[in-house]
Amino acid sequence: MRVKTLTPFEEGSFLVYISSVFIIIRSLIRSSRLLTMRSVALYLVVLAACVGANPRRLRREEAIVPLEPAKSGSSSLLELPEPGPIEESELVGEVPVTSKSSETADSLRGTPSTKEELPAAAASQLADDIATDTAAAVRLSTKPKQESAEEATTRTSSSTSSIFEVFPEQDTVEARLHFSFHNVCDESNAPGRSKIYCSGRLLASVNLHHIFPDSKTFVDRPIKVNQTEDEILADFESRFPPSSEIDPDQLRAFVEQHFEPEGHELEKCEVPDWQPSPPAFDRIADAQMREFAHKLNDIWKELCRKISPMVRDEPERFSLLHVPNNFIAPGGRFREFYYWDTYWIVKGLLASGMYETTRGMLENFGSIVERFGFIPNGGRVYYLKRSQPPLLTAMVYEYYEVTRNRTFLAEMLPLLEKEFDFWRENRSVSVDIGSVSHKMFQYRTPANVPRPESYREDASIASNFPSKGRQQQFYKDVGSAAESGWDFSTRWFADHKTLLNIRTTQVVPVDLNAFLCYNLNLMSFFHGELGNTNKERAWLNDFNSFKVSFRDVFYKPEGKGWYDYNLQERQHNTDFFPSIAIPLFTGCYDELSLTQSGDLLDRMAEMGALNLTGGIPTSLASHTQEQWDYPNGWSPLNHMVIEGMRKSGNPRLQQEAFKLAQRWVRSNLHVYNLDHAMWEKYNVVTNEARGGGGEYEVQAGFGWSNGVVLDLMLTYGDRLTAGDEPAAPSAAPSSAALEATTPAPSTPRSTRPNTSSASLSSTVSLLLVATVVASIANW
Ligand SMILES: OC[C@H]1O[C@H](O[C@H]2O[C@H](CO)[C@@H](O)[C@H](O)[C@H]2O)[C@H](O)[C@@H](O)[C@@H]1O
Repeated sequence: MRVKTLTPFEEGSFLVYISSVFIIIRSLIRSSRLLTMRSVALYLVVLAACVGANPRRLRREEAIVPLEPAKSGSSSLLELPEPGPIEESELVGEVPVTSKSSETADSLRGTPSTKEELPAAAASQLADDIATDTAAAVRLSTKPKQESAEEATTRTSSSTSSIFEVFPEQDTVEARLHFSFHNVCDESNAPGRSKIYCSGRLLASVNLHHIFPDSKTFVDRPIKVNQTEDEILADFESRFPPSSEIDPDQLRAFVEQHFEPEGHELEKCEVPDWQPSPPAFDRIADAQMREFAHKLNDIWKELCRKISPMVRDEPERFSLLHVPNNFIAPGGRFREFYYWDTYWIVKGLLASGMYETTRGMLENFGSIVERFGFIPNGGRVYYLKRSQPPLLTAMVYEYYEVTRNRTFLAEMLPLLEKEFDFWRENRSVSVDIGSVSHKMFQYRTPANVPRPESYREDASIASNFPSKGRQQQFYKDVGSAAESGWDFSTRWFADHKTLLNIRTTQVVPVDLNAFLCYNLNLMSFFHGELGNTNKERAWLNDFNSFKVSFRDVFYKPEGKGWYDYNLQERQHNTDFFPSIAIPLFTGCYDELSLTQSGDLLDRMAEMGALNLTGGIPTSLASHTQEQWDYPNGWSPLNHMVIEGMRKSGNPRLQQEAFKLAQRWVRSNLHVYNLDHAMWEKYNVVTNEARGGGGEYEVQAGFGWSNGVVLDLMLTYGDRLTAGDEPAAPSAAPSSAALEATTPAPSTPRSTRPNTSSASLSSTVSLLLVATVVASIANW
């Protein structure tokens, strides 16, 4: 980062202003001399010179060079950590928020400023570094097991034993001291393409040289027919040897030569069970709302995806994972399935009466669990080392509730158990509260390299860290946050401030444990439905004992709710997040008294979470520009809070649930009328805007947003009204509730225009200087 220096104009501005006032007055007295042709010409020359040295222009140039070129021996932009021990101090220390680090992080949030990257020579050097490290990574990742218990999850569950019979090796600091490279995919789970889509110098160089504005584009592009990974990499090595500088135009041409455009592997999709007017919509009393429901119903056809048979027959050419049935994708850049999104998509499809499509999607997940032992974040090879919130069991429950299809349930149940085993064997952790040790769950990917779909963003931020060990830890925490579905949020930041201090693996999250608690209960229910009495009892026992642990670890009576627990700090994070109410949604509590549930409602109101026009915000942290923070509201979170309150049995919460549903649906409708689109997230403060922030542009479509609105419309069909937009006046939370004073803009920071007042004062300064010089010349 270049240091900002004051220009001579700024240094001398005080003197210039004083003397200019004096000289102007004097010149006016002798005005005839000031207006001679000679002085006018001189005036213009000086003005032109001043404009050429405009201090504002200099500052803007500085701002678009986000990183220092690599110095020899220093930690570099895209350098991958070498395998080796990590100092404990590297793991626990926080990065102070210096101007350098925060500016760098800001400029790397995927905003246009990142287009101006490193000079070519430095870039080439960095790519060389990566090549060396990546080669080591590939060698290491093909070594026998050790750190990849996930790949061994083919065992089926013996459901009569306790869920915690098998304890995995704990993820302690000591264990982490010895972890080595763990790639996001390798030859074991993505043979013939992992060195293109998950690691390697080609992947690094394409990102480093900013060949595509969105890092995800390259890793989604299929390899052209009759070409292999080895051939492409050999060609790359010969045309772009490590010792030479890479010309971005030539690299772009190389990519075009070897890769098809993104989306090439998808075909036109038919949705046979789609109906223009689903019967359930008759329950929606309000005509405007009913019309909105029909518009959303139409969108299912656009979001339908069918995978070409090529992907099944020649998987080495694709990053996409093959699944047998058509599915509904989120939309936009998200062309593949996404795990937790699918729960709300399923809710919407069931509302639209699309049972066949729903069953096909659940069967897809079944086939994925069979192949990989778990459900990855999304349907691409680069998602194969992390999952997302475990909601498959809940999806099967929703489908079963509507269809009562026991045959299907019997087919799916072993796979649901197998998925549960994945979490038990790979994501559990001991939490000691008082003298009792509880086995709980964490989001915790083993991968510790940049996410390929956000390679540039991750590697750039990691360059702030002094050691490779610290970089590895950063990648692991970033990947673990993506596993949570909340990528990214102050919820995972040790200092509650910046991504630089992300420590997801220190957090034991309320929602993940609430979801798995729900799974235990549902598993018992399913066995009961199928007449497996012993297993029904065994899962129920586990559910009951887990509920006790859940309460002991997360419930804070003085905080009137459930809060994430931080292993390092040994305390709860009492900031507001909608996760505070997710246990109500999953039923992971023993009857709350009316007072207790009322207290939770009051607490949420006190925090300032219930009075925003558009719905519930994701947090009250307004300083981050992360997409899972204020002022964004997300459909899944709003839905879970509403449903949790509705199911609570407390009339006060039930009334609030309806109010929140009304606000959420109205604000989605309002934005739909403005944009003719549904968005992945919304700004809940202005009520007129799609959401923003994060590392990619807000996406339209959008699977879970459509699903949530349709589900709420059926739940409250008799009462919901479109009303007069906007639904309610905006009432922002108190300034004490908000952590920072500046609201996050919905557009990325660097695209915001310069303020006109700054530009005006600068112009006035230039005119003054020119006047002074010209006057002196005429004195
Ligand atoms: O490419 C960046 C990240 O994008 C995804 O995350 C977001 O979209 C998903 C699909 O709607 C959603 O499930 C997730 O909650 C969003 O934050 C992806 O899931 C991430 O893994 C990825 O790094």
